[in-house]
Amino acid sequence: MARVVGAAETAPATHAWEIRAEGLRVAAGRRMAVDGIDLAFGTGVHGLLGPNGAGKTTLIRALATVLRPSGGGLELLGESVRGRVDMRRIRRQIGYLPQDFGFYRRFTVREFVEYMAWLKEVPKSGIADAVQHAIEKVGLADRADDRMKTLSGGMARRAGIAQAIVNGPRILLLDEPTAGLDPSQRMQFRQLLRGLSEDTCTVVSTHLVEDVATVCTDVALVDEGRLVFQGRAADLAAAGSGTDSGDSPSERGYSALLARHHATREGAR
Ligand SMILES: Nc1ncnc2c1ncn2[C@@H]1O[C@H](COP(=O)(O)OP(=O)(O)OP(=O)(O)O)[C@@H](O)[C@H]1O
Repeated sequence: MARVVGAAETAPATHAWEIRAEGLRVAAGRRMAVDGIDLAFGTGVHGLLGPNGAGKTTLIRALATVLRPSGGGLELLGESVRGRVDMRRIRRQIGYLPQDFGFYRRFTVREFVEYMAWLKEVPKSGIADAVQHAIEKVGLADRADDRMKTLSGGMARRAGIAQAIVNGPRILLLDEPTAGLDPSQRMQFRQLLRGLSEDTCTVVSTHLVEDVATVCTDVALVDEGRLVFQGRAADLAAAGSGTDSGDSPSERGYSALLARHHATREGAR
């Protein structure tokens, strides 16, 4: 992915992890939807798995600096997001595709991505190239000058990914990017993920186990606001057996880990 590099970024990175959380707690309404999570993500593609209501969106919103942590520690690109930190500098290096992302329906794809580049403070002289590159990357070059309202759901989501990568982010957060995509679109999306540059820390939340098992270098499984498992996709698959529910080794591993977590929680109550 072509990156838009500012002077502050050319200094050598001193952090080991792009994202590091320690005992992270994040409230959603009155609920502690993320309730003491420790995790570390470096460069690569990380799948964030968990059932409905597990806390994935809340965690991603905290990583995107949309929600402030209620407790614990969160470091992004080596900087703690608590205290007097320059959020704008961190945000310029983050790309975020929310679960339900909004756009002006009358904008063309190019206008939408340009507008987002401008909001992310991409230097003016680099906007046109960055937009073109992002649109090509998601395979929408032939629709660049069509209005957003004329796109299919899958294409609109690809435009959403284009806006997320237009600033050449070091951290890319994709919340349920495959929701509503048909099987062939999901395969195209996996191709797209594989093509993202290796120097980006990409976090993809989904409850579709197969989406992450095939592409991700690493999988984090959350449930009830807690981290249940973090490891390689192969380790997720190895956690299951023939008696666990699921249609594939990864799904059976997912079911086994969740069942064990529930049993432990029940035992503790
Ligand atoms: N604004 C809110 N007010 C109150 N409760 C909320 C709010 N947002 C989320 N929650 C609750 O927090 C918990 C975690 O929600 P979250 O959306 O983070 O889960 P999720 O893993 O992304 O779920 P899904 O897979 O269904 O999108 C859920 O119990 C949810 O009902």
